Amino acid sequence: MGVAVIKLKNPPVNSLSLEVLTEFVISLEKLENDKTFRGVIVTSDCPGIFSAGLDLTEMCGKSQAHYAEYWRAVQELWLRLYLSNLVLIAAINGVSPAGGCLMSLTCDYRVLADNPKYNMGLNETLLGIVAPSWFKDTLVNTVGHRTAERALQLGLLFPPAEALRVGMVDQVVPEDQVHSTALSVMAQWLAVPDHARQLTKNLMRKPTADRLVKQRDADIQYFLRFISRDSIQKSLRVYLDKLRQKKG
Ligand SMILES: CCCCCCCC/C=C/CC(=O)SCCNC(=O)CCNC(=O)[C@H](O)C(C)(C)COP(=O)(O)OP(=O)(O)OC[C@H]1O[C@@H](n2cnc3c(N)ncnc32)[C@H](O)[C@@H]1OP(=O)(O)O
Repeated sequence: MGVAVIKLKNPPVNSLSLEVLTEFVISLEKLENDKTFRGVIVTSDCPGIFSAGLDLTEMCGKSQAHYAEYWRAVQELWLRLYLSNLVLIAAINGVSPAGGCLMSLTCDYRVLADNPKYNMGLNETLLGIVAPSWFKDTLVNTVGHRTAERALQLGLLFPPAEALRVGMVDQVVPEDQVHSTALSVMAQWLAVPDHARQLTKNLMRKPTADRLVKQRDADIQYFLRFISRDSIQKSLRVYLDKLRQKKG
């Protein structure tokens, strides 16, 4: 039925490095242009981890030019996913904080494996950083304003039952059924004529995407100012050190 699977593979934690973002956009573009494909399942090849989100090492101790290039790539992937003409289904087979969660929220449907370790949410505040307005918009559009407000301020990571309750995911299934469930949901979505579904998706999502498109450069400048602050760099370093010392 013309369904591709994109399996993220950037061990150990599928962080969204500049290279991963760039390759993801290229793969999506190829699939969009190949009319034999109508749907994509987005999943992970790293056991227990869907994606650890944006690559913190890309946002720490680098040049302004690098930050700008990185942020543009983050924007580009979000825009491509959010407005994709393909049916996108996230088969979430691991933990998905911050950018990992955002990536799944851009999909049309989310199936999460029922494992209490597989938390998901936008936890940016716990790192001392702030989810940008378009991250916020994506969450609000999925779970509603009040749930998003509380989740964003507290940096909540939801275990599967909670994620389902607040509408962050559409289904929670046993881990060995995530892929088969994604496939059967895909069949349901592909039963709808493409042109009608695509126009409806556009109707729902374009106003949100347009807000970023209209101020993309300003958003990059804002990111540059924010990420270059000494206090933010310090927060990120402390957080990365904590992650690294966890093992020791
Ligand atoms: C325009 C307005 C201004 C905008 C401001 C900026 C907004 C930026 C928004 C950010 C969104 C993000 O996505 S930030 C990233 C948030 N991610 C996290 O908080 C997750 C952090 N990671 C974890 O919690 C765990 O690693 C894990 C649960 C995902 C996996 O745990 P596990 O025990 O399996 O693995 P380790 O913790 O031992 O990690 C292994 C290895 O990977 C490194 N690591 C982990 N996460 C990241 C990451 N996101 N980026 C880079 N590197 C990461 C970790 O340090 C370990 O490295 P070493 O092997 O070198 O020790």
